[in-house]
Amino acid sequence: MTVAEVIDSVIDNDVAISPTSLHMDIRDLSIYYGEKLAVGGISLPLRRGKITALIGPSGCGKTSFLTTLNQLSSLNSDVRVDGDIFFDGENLVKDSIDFLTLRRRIGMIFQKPNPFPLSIFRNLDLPLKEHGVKSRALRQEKIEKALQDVGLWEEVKTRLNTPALALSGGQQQRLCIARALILEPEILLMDEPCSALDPISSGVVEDLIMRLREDYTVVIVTHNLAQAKRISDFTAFFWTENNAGKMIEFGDSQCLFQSPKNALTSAYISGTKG
Ligand SMILES: Nc1ncnc2c1ncn2[C@@H]1O[C@H](COP(=O)(O)OP(=O)(O)OP(=O)(O)O)[C@@H](O)[C@H]1O
Repeated sequence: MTVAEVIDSVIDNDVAISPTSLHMDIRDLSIYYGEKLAVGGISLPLRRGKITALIGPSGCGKTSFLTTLNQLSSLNSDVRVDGDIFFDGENLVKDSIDFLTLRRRIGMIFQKPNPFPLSIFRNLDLPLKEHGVKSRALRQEKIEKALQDVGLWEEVKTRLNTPALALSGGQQQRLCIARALILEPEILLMDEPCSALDPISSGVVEDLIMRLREDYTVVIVTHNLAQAKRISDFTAFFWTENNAGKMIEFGDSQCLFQSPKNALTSAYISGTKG
C-alpha cells in the first residue's frame, strides 16, 4: 500500500480525513520489550493542529506508544516496534531516519519538568546552538518569542541569567515547553505534563496547551479525564487485555465522553472500572 492509498483509506467517524489534515498516520503499531508485547495493533490518525488525548489505566502502554512516535523508545535496545508510522512521506518504523531532525520536528514534554541545570537563557540558547542557529541576535529574538508564547516572558525577563531550577514547578514546565517550541516543531508529545504541578500551575499549563492548538499537533497522555474532555479534540482509550495494552476506542472527544461506543470505555470514564 502506498502512503497516498493509506491516507485515502483513513476513515474515522464515517468522515474521510483529507491528506492535508492528516499529520501522522499510525498503522497497526505494536511495541515489544524483549519478547513481551507491551501494546499491540494500534491504528490512529493524528490530525494536523488538533489535540489528541491518550487515556487509560496505568500500564496499558500510553507512554510506550507516545515515545515511539518520535522514536525515543528506540534508545532502549530491548524495544522492538512493528507496524507503520507515516509522517511526511516517510515511514518512521521502516525508513532510516535522522533522529536529530526528527526530534526537532516532534518535541517532547515529560511529566516532571526537566530544565537543564543552567540559566533560563541557556536552557533556550543551547538547543538553538545545537541546531545550528549561529546568529546571537537571532537566538535572542527566538528566546524572547518562545518565552512570550508560553506566557513566561514578563515573569522572567529581568532574571534570564538566574538558574532555571529556581523557578516554580509550573514555570519550569512552561520553560520546558518553550524549549521544545523554540525549535519550531510540528508535533508536540506530552506525557502527563500537568500531573506533577499544583492545581494553579496545572491550570496555567493547560491553558497554554489549548493555545497551542492550530499551530501544533499535540498528543497528550493524561490520567485526568476531565482535562482530556476539556482540552482534546480526539481521544484514544487504551486498556490492558491478556497482559498487553490495546486501543479500545478512538474518536471525537465530545462523542467519546458523552456517548462511548464501547462498554469498557463507558465503565472507565464513569469510574466503575480501572
Ligand atoms: N523500559 C521498559 N522495559 C520493560 N517493560 C516496560 C518498560 N517500560 C514499560 N514497560 C512495560 O510496558 C507496559 C506499558 O507501560 P507504559 O509505561 O507504556 O504504560 P502507561 O499506560 O504509560 O502507564 P502509566 O500510566 O502508569 O504511565 C507495562 O507492562 C510496563 O511494565
